[in-house]
Amino acid sequence: MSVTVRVPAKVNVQLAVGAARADGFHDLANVFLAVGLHDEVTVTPADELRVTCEGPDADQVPLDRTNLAARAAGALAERRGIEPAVHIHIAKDIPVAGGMAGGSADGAGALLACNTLWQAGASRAELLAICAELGSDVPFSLVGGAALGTGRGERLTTLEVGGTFHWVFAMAERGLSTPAVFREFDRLAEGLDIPEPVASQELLGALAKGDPDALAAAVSNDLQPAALSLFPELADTLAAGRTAGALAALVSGSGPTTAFLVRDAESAVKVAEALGSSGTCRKVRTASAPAPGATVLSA
Ligand SMILES: C[C@](O)(CO)[C@H](O)COP(=O)(O)OP(=O)(O)OC[C@H]1O[C@@H](n2ccc(N)nc2=O)[C@H](O)[C@@H]1O
Ligand SMILES: Nc1ncnc2c1ncn2[C@@H]1O[C@H](COP(=O)(O)OP(=O)(O)OP(=O)(O)O)[C@@H](O)[C@H]1O
Repeated sequence: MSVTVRVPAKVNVQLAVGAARADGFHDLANVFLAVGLHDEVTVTPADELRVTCEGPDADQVPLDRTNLAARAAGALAERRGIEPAVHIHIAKDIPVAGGMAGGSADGAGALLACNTLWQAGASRAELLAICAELGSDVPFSLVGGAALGTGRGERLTTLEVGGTFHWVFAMAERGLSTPAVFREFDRLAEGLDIPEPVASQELLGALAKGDPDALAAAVSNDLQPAALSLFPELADTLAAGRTAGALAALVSGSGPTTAFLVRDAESAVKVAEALGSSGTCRKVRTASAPAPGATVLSA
């Protein structure tokens, strides 16, 4: 018997970052939107914990115990006092180290899949608590849709979304390390007064209305200057998308994937074609949002 879970990528439509905390993390006002790019995580009983991965970026995914999917299975098994004797297979379509929470998606997916396979009976609240232990982005991968993340991003409030938003994503030639981008944020912030992060009411209103023009006017990412400082060529990708008619262009989370909000599916194709031939990125994808959170496909 196997269980397969489908789990979405995210884009941060607002990422307000506060000053570094004593524990090294940063308080956030993090408005997550799940987008229709997915990984699929399949778990099958095995003699011992094993991870395999397929997909174009599979060679960049660690297959040892550091894989977030393996850590998720281990965390649930430990709570139940059982061995995590499972083969985890990841069909990966979310870019690796791209700022789209690909590893987090696999963590949430493996957790839900193992809870189903082992009939472990963890409640939604227990699953969310395990997700928060695994990483700041992992709870949102479980929940999907749209949500405001506070604290280090793990404390979620579900948000209303009044329509479908169309996006184009440009994958970069190399990845960016999330801790390195936060470190660069701290370096750039040195000597500045960093305000408490708060969610933008204009942005929440735009999401609720499903209004792409209002959302485009309100999107923001406090990590973008840090990502551009570490990866200056991303400015060319952002400019190419804007020239091609995107309503808004921003770095997705810690980057280096760049995200382009467009008016409709037709415009998405046009902007994707222009970005694809611009020579400023490795690969281009279109996706709509919001997408559901981790979902059991077959058990
Ligand atoms: C940039 C975002 O993707 C936006 O959604 C997230 O904030 C990052 O979430 P994540 O990849 O799940 O990050 P974690 O695994 O929790 O933390 C990795 C590292 O990122 C930094 N980090 C992360 C979240 C946060 N609120 N403050 C931080 O400073 C810390 O250096 C931490 O050691
Ligand atoms: N299942 C996984 N898939 C991809 N990377 C993983 C996984 N588990 C652990 N990693 C490690 O995590 C690093 C970050 O990968 P990931 O794809 O999650 O980045 P990201 O999308 O930028 O994350 P985020 O948006 O949450 O900050 C990788 O370089 C890899 O070493």
